[in-house]
Amino acid sequence: MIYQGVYRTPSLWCRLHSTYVRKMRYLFKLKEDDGICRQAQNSGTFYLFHNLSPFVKKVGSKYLAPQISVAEMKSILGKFKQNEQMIEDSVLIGCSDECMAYFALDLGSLEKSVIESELRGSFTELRKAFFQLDGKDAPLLSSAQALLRWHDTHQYCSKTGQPTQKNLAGSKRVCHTNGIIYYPQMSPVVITLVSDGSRCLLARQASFPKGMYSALAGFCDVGETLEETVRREVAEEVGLEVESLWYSASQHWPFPNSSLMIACHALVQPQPTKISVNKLELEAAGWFSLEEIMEALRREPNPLKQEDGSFSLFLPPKWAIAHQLIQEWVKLQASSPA
Ligand SMILES: NC(=O)C1=CN([C@@H]2O[C@H](COP(=O)(O)OP(=O)(O)OC[C@H]3O[C@@H](n4cnc5c(N)ncnc54)[C@H](OP(=O)(O)O)[C@@H]3O)[C@@H](O)[C@H]2O)C=CC1
Ligand SMILES: [Mg+2]
Repeated sequence: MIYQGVYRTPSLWCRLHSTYVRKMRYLFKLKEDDGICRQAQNSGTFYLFHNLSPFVKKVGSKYLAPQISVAEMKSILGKFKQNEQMIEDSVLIGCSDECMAYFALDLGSLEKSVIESELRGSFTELRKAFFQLDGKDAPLLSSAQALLRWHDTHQYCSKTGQPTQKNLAGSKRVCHTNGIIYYPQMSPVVITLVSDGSRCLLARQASFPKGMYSALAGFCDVGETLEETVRREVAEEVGLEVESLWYSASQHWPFPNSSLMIACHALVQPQPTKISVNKLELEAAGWFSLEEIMEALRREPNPLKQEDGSFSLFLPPKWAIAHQLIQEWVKLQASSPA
C-alpha cells in the first residue's frame, strides 16, 4: 500500500531505483493497475496509427515517428467531436527514462486526411516506412502495430462468442462471461544462416525486392524445439542436413503479423552441399563466398540492375536480424584459420 502512493507519483518513484529497474517496475504497474494507467494516459505521449498504418513524417529519405502530446490528442478528438475517452483505447508500448509512458492509438474510425493535415505528416504503410525509420522508432512502431492488430482481431471470446474487454494498458483481454484471459500472441520463427565452413547459403522468395537474398526462415510447428525447426526448415527449403547449430540473437518482427525471430548459425557437412531448392517456398538459393558477401555488404540495400538485365546481390538492411547474422558470419570467417 505504501508503494501505491509512490507509483502514483512517477517522479518520486523514479528517484528510488536505477533507470532500467524503475522503468520495468513502472511499466509492470501500469499493466496491472488500470487507475495508474489512466493517469499515465493523461500525461503520456502517443504514437498514432490509422488502420494499422503508423503516422510518420518524412525528413529527407528518412521517416520519423512523432510523439503526439495529450493536449494535441484532445484537440484532434475535439475537432471530430469525439469523446476524450477514446484515449483509453490506446495501448501501452513503453516509457521514457523519466517514466513518461508511451501509448499507441489507432484512429481508423476518423477521417485520415484531416488528421494528416492537422499534424503535417502521413499515415504510411509500415512495410514502406520500416527500413527508413530511426533505430529507436522502428521497434516501438513494430510492437505497437502488432499489439493494435492483436486487439483488433481478438474482440470476441473464441469460447463464448461474447465481447472481450482490454485492460487499460492493453496487455490482455478478458471475457467477463467465463473469466478467460487472452494475452497477445507472437509466432516463433527461426532464421538460420547456413554455412559449409567457407561459404554461406542465402535464399530469396519471389516477393523479395529484386536482387535481395536473406537467410532461411521458417515458422516453428507446435511441439518443435528450435533445433528441430532449424533442421526441418533447412531440409524442407534447400534439401540439406544440418550438422551443428548455435543460437545468436532474437528480434521482434512485425511481418506478416507478429513474429519472434530467433536467429541461429548452422553448419552442414562440407560434402555433399548440392542445394535442392523447394520451389513452393523459394524462388532461388545459392552458396556465396566471403568476397561476394563483403561486396554485397558495401552495397546500398536497394535493387541494382546490371547490364545483362540481372540484379546485383544485396542484403537485408542493417538492423534486420538476417543482416546481423551475415555480419557475424563474416567476422567468424575473418577470425578462422584459412
Ligand atoms: N528479420 C529478418 O531479418 C527476416 C525476417 N523474415 C520473416 O520471417 C517470416 C517467416 O519466413 P518464411 O520463410 O515466410 O516462413 P516459412 O518458411 O515457414 O513459410 C511461410 C509459410 O508458412 C506457413 N505458416 C506456418 N505458420 C505460420 C504462421 N504462424 N503465420 C504465418 N504463416 C505461417 C504459411 O503457409 P500457408 O500460407 O500455406 O498457410 C506461410 O506462407 C516472414 O514473415 C519474414 O518476414 C524472413 C527473413 C529475414
Ligand atoms: Mg521460409
